[in-house]
Amino acid sequence: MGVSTSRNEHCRPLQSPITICTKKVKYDSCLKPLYIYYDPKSTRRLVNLGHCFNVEYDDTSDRSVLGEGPLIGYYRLRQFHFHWGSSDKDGSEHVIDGQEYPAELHIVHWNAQKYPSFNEAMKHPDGLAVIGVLLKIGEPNPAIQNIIDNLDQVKTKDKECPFTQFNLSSLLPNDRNYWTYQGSLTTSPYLECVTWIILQEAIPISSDQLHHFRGLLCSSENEDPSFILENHRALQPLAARVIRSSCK
Ligand SMILES: NS(=O)(=O)c1ccc(C(=O)O)c(S(=O)(=O)NCCc2ccccc2)c1
Ligand SMILES: [Zn+2]
Repeated sequence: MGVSTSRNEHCRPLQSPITICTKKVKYDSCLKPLYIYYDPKSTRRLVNLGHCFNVEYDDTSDRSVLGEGPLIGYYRLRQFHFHWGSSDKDGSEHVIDGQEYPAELHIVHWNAQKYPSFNEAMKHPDGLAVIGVLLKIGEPNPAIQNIIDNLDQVKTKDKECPFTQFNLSSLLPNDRNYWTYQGSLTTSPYLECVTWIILQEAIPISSDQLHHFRGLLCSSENEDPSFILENHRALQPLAARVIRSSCK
């Protein structure tokens, strides 16, 4: 066994997603309320990555930021995307007291105050901050309908289209209480660079709207069509991590 050159080689993995057992979370009175400012004018494009679709932002300056909460400094908004399942029974990545939700929104931010680029930030434990919002079946969500109305333009892998003036704040629940823990990207390359901030209140999406997500193709234009029926990662071990809560 070679000499360990980095702390992580001897520590347990800090992978995501995990299940949140609300009876075991630890209230931390030092946790501040989240500061969230999203400028609709910084919305740029919609792109089909093959495993999900991203709504991407202009992250060349601090136009849309996330700060306070468990974070040191401000993190720049880069993109948001969703995870979903092949039916309404599952699809979220984080699970709350054993309950899977039908989908989950991830809003990805990076520490531009400390690191020169997103790719550099991904190499550090304090590089990224991702807000996770659980989705529950309910009334059609007008903000999500605005995205769905444009999905036909990015039906196949690697397609992109301009997408501007999106009011991302309208996708956030009124209650901004959260759970937070140190984890990883839930897609390749699974880097352990994410401060996860999971909001405790779910937002609604209709079953029909969710059905539209499953109509996206992971195949490219000239391949046999294959749908993105589900794109949520399996639960990972919590190990010795403690999940903190912003409220009792
Ligand atoms: N579920 S999650 O929040 O962990 C997540 C999912 C997808 C992506 C993605 O853009 O592929 C991302 S990302 O925006 O962080 N990009 C990571 C993939 C990537 C690797 C190497 C260079 C650029 C991007 C995050
Ligand atoms: Zn994600």
